[in-house]
Amino acid sequence: MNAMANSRRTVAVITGANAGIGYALAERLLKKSSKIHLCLACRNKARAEEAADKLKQKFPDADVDIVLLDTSSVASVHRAAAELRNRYDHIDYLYLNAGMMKVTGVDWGYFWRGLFSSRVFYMFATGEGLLVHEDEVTDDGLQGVFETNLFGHYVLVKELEDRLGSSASDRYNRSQLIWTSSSNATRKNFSMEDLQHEHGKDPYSSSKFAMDILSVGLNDSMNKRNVYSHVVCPGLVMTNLTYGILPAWFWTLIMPFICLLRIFVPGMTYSAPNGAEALVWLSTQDPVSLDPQVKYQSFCGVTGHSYVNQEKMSIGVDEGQELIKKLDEIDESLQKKCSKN
Ligand SMILES: NC(=O)C1=CN([C@@H]2O[C@H](COP(=O)(O)OP(=O)(O)OC[C@H]3O[C@@H](n4cnc5c(N)ncnc54)[C@H](OP(=O)(O)O)[C@@H]3O)[C@@H](O)[C@H]2O)C=CC1
Ligand SMILES: CC(C)=CCC[C@@H](C)[C@H]1CC[C@H]2C3=C(CC[C@]12C)[C@@]1(C)CCC(=O)C[C@@H]1CC3
Repeated sequence: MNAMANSRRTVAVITGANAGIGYALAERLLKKSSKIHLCLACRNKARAEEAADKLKQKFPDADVDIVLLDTSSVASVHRAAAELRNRYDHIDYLYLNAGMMKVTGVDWGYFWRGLFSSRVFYMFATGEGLLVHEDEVTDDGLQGVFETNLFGHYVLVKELEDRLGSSASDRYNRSQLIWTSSSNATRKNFSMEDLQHEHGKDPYSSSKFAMDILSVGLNDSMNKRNVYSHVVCPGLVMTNLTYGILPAWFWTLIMPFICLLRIFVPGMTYSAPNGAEALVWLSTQDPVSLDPQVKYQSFCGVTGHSYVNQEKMSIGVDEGQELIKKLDEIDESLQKKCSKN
């Protein structure tokens, strides 16, 4: 039995919920159950309020509130977690969805070569090697993509630990951590020795692969407390993130091509509600029955219907444990730095 079927109110917190996949997820969860309480965890107050108002207009009975959270700042994550702990004694679904990618261009030479090679469908499915990335350093002194996509979320999970899951005796008090990962996550772009990807060329892919490893590690350490973690891949979705790569008019122009491409590359979900398919589906599943080594992918048929595909990952539990240890070390060193200042 999952939390939806429980009589106490079901609480779902979604990071990066004011736009794109996060907002579409919020809409779809409310459509499915008006009883769910949603908390939109966003970095910008005006954008968060606008999203909450829009949801309340569409679903007048909906219970929606906001909390300010910037995952690129540990201080902000601590403030948000304190606020969430104050408001809720239990969180059923924690969607770790906020994310960013800084792209300066597309490697069109690589694209054209890929188009006439055997890796063509893999290229469209993953985008591997096609984008030229840049990164920044945050006020915490960490790499921006790493902190925003992964580390800030990890600290949030840690800070909310006593609001997640339960003692093993109360089997209904389960919580699900649902991470928005990516098909772009690849092992070859990740190194335990360069966790923040200071020296590499694809910080986005690195952060998403680290997310896949982290989820496996969290299951190992948190399943006994009834906390279950899963990663999702929404496919290629038209959002502010993709409009940061190429302009909206370009994506509109090639939409028919993308729809046809679905015959071979079903991850071309295109719309945000389609992209949210696997995120919604996970909320309906008994997390105990799910495989922690599977990535849940939103797929789409040529006719536009979305469905969920399962892809086995190959990640060792020991890798998950090692990553958690390293993230804890970074967290401790930041806390020491804070207490000195
Ligand atoms: N679009 C795609 O094709 C794919 C997207 N994804 C992943 O999906 C997730 C959602 O992205 P998507 O909806 O596409 O993109 P959007 O840019 O539309 O949404 C990203 C959301 O994350 C928020 N966000 C960004 N940085 C921070 C931060 N530092 N603190 C808090 N919130 C932040 C944004 O807030 P704000 O509006 O204030 O900028 C926004 O709400 C990301 O993790 C992305 O990596 C994965 C695979 C494919
Ligand atoms: C004709 C055509 C479709 C041109 C676009 C080429 C590329 C810009 C895209 C092809 C595959 C895309 C892709 C992404 C970005 C844009 C592409 C590289 C992502 C990396 C976006 C973020 C993700 O998390 C995964 C996406 C995989 C596919």
